[in-house]
Amino acid sequence: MPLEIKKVGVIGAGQMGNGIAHVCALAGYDVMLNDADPDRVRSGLATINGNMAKQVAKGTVTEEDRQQALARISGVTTIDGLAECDLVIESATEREEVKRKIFSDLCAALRPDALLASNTSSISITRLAASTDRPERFIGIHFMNPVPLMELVELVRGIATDDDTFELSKKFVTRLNKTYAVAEDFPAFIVNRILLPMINEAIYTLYEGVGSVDAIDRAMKLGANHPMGPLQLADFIGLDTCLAIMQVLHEGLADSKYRPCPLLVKYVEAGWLGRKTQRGFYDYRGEKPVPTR
Ligand SMILES: CC(=O)CC(=O)SCCNC(=O)CCNC(=O)[C@H](O)C(C)(C)COP(=O)(O)OP(=O)(O)OC[C@H]1O[C@@H](n2cnc3c(N)ncnc32)[C@H](O)[C@@H]1OP(=O)(O)O
Ligand SMILES: NC(=O)C1=CN([C@@H]2O[C@H](COP(=O)(O)OP(=O)(O)OC[C@H]3O[C@@H](n4cnc5c(N)ncnc54)[C@H](OP(=O)(O)O)[C@@H]3O)[C@@H](O)[C@H]2O)C=CC1
Repeated sequence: MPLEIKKVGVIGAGQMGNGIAHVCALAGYDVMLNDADPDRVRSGLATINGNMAKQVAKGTVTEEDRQQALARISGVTTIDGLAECDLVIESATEREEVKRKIFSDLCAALRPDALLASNTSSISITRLAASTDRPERFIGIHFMNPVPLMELVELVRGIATDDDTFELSKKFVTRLNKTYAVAEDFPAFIVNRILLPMINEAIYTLYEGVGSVDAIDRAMKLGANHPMGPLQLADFIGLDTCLAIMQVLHEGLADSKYRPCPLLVKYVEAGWLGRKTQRGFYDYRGEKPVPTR
């Protein structure tokens, strides 16, 4: 029987994982949200609740839809808890060895016909797929942050991804009310191949003293009509994720133009990862974000 996606598993209950679970539940899928840390599952579910409440307040979601969607989401703390899923989307930390280990544990628990997807920002889909028992049923489904508000999803086929998986993924993304762009499987795909070097350049601009945090963000918001300044956006994405993407670009394309800015490395080494740790290019611990340089 052809596969019909009804139950979706999401691994990693961080900012992207909770957003993916959020939009899947609103679209009528049953959702199992997993994280290695039970506290993360709890805080992921609380974030979804709060974000759906914002949508109700704005009138984009009804209170009834919110209640029904929340009832469709369960938190699970073991990979075995995802055994019944038809599609599992991995959205854990942007580190290849972390993702490989997850897929290896997951394949042992899942039905052979279930689909696997990664929300990776940059890592080779072909390489991740090759580490599983089903490279033909593996695809990149790359959501944008914040997931409930952003329209685009990149679909990335690995070399072995079959047509059935691609077609099912297109239908899935369309049912989420998202628009997809198909990207070839090269480092960081389309959006991040273009966006992250711009962010990295903004950090070099700060590092070389061309402008302050405030001046750089103001310049790009008011001078190029970007909704967020590049340093604000870097904090929003997470500086660890930004650095991981630049490293994949630098290693994968072997071009010095992708060299991560040493200041980005320093912030990550300090554990200043942006909004998620309350400090990055801005300090978020007070009432208003304050530039840290
Ligand atoms: C790294 C990767 O791999 C790929 C990536 O994702 S790269 C990052 C891509 N994303 C971007 O570039 C985002 C750039 N920023 C933006 O587009 C905008 O700033 C934004 C859409 C995030 C917010 O837009 P804004 O006009 O400032 O709106 P803002 O007032 O903050 O929020 C709009 C509404 O959505 C709500 N909202 C914000 N986040 C939300 C969420 N996660 N879920 C639900 N609602 C949310 C807000 O509460 C707000 O509601 P009200 O209007 O009732 O206050
Ligand atoms: N941030 C962004 O703007 C975007 C990110 N992405 C991609 O999405 C993925 C997740 O990013 P994001 O949500 O921002 O990151 P976060 O740091 O917010 O969340 C990652 C989550 O994964 C958890 N995790 C780590 N290891 C495991 C594991 N073995 N099993 C289950 N969960 C695990 C982490 O737990 P703990 O903290 O306890 O380790 C954390 O809760 C990355 O691949 C990233 O590149 C894609 C699009 C946009």
